Amino acid sequence: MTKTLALVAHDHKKSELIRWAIEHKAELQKHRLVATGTTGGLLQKALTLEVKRFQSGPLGGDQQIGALIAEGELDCLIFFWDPLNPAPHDPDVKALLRLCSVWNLPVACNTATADMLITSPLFFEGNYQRKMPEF
Ligand SMILES: O=C(CO)COP(=O)(O)O
Repeated sequence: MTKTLALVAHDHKKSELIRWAIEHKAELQKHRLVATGTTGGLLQKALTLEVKRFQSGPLGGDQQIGALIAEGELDCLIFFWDPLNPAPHDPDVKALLRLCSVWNLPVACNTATADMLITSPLFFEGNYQRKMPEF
């Protein structure tokens, strides 16, 4: 079943995300991919796949991906954020991660979790429907 996946990485984590994405290209190419601006450009080049690019993170890209979550249009977020370097748009980063919890959205912040998510038969092959919160 085709899902919509968002891929995002901070500058010091971009090479890690690109390596991960190349490793999992066979699975990624079955899905719709969206990304923040710079990450999306790098992914397009590395994967030769279509990637819908939003604004760069500091210019509102995290918020655009957050809006997809709130609209129920995103199935999964791979977000390699940088725990060692401060980002000017840290409030946006926190807001995006917060929405993942609000909407019970699968989110991977490192390669180990991303490996498990992308290879999960429950998520990608079964009819798994994540439980939506009741407000
Ligand atoms: O800053 C980001 C996520 O918070 C990522 O933005 P870019 O992909 O444009 O570098």
